[in-house]
Amino acid sequence: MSEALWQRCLQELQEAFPAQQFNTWIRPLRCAESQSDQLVLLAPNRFVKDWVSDKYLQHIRQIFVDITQNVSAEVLIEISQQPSAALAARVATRITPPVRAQETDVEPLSFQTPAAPPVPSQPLTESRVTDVYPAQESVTALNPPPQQSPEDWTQLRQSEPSNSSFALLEAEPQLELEMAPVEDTRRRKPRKVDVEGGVKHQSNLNPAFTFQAFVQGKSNQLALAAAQQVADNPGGGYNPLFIYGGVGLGKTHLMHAVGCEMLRRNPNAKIVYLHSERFVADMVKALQLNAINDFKRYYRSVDALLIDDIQFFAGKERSQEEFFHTFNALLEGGQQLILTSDRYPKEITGVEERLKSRFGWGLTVPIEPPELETRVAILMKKAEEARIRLPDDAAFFLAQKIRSNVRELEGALKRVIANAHFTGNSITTPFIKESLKDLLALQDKQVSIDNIQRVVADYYKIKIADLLSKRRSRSVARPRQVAMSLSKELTNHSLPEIGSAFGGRDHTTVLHACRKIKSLRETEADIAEDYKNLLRHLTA
Ligand SMILES: Nc1ncnc2c1ncn2[C@@H]1O[C@H](COP(=O)(O)OP(=O)(O)OP(=O)(O)O)[C@@H](O)[C@H]1O
Repeated sequence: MSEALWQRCLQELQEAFPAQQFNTWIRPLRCAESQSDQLVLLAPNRFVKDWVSDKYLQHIRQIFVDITQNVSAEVLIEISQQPSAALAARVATRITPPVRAQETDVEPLSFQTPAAPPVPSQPLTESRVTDVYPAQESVTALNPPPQQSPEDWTQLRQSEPSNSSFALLEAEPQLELEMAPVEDTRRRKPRKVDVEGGVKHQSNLNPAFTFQAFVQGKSNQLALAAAQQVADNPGGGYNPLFIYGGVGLGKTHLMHAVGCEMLRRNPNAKIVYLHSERFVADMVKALQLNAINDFKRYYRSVDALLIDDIQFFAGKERSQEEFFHTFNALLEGGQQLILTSDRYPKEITGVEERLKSRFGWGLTVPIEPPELETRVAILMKKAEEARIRLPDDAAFFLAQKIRSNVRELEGALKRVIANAHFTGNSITTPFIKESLKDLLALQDKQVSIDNIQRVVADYYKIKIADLLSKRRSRSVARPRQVAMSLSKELTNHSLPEIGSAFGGRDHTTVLHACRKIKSLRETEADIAEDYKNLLRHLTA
């Protein structure tokens, strides 16, 4: 009975929220108890509990009241498990993945490749945990594959670019490494653990990309909170952590921040950051040199693997295959994965479905373009780091003008700082105007939301006020969605900014509008035609 009531609520909630929100926050909730006057839900951890309590509980309660017809019904949310138990449950889930409506064609998990030795499915006993945290700087060794000549090894070492993570080392049969028990990294009692074979890890982490250097705002608070949780509890509930969003918005910075924080807490942790293209290049090289087993061993031996811009795997089937097995092995071993992409996992084209669905197993969080206040705060922070005095009005001016992304904002500030150095001037608003004349002229040519609203209202013969109103009739709602979608495509405004320009709507409404119009353009010729005409008109 209790489960049935919750299932009914779930159905309604699934319709009420975008899939990403539903999958991230509501689906992980379990029903502990449900009477007609009380529903008790279990969240997998405090982070989910707090987030759901803050953002969704009211809505869940409303649905529960509607279903039970009991206006005094209450909904409570509690934390279900301790982290270790949650992790164990997660490992179990990985072995038998839950069947979801859209995932019924996902093939069963395999943790082995034909060429690789099987990855044992071990419980998290002490010995297993210790090989999750081996000493990083100890000399490590690797057994070369039988067919390889010493020349091949030299060639491979020499051809390895310096920023590569994967580097094959001299052969040494077996080493004894000094290991620190993971339970107490501060008061370490070193002990010896035999480790067969090994590779030297190069983290590639940028020490400047820390949590302290990251400015929090509405646009990134969810991603930041999730990243901090992962740094607190690597390999725990949020595995993989998938951060997605447009260019230059701080995805790489955040993933490095997790790595830096993990290293700060445990200097022996093996953290490897790399761009997905590097993973592909390493794999190709390993294949050429018949060293694919070493490649596999390298990437499966890390404590945390951070792969940037995963969309570059598109169309690279062999790399996807290899990454698929690495992914499974790491997850099974309780090692942390952090991935970034320029779009939501399901929207990445050219990547196999089984990979895409796995990307969503942990936590998927967006980063949006920062709103004005955050842009100002970022400028202030960057100026402080550069030891430059940036007056408030100058920071506001620059932040108002450069809305596209943080990288461009930072680039503009760097130009101003360089100019100030060369000319000996102090930074003021007029000085910025002069220094960035060309860039600002370009920005001014960009389409504004006002302009889009005017053109769309004209095109559909409705009033601008209708676009901003609460009216939901199709004749108004559809043009409004078109205008929102055009605003997202043609301006640099964030979703919250667009939402607020359309009568104070929530950013999720804008996101929904963009997705709706995208799918309608594929299925309805009229909408596709309208959109094309409007685009042409606005960008002429
Ligand atoms: N919230 C923030 N606080 C401070 N700096 C930020 C913030 N967001 C982004 N940055 C800075 O902006 C620059 C670009 O960020 P980053 O490289 O992480 O973007 P990205 O989203 O990974 O972009 P891409 O998709 O192009 O790789 C970096 O210098 C980063 O430090």
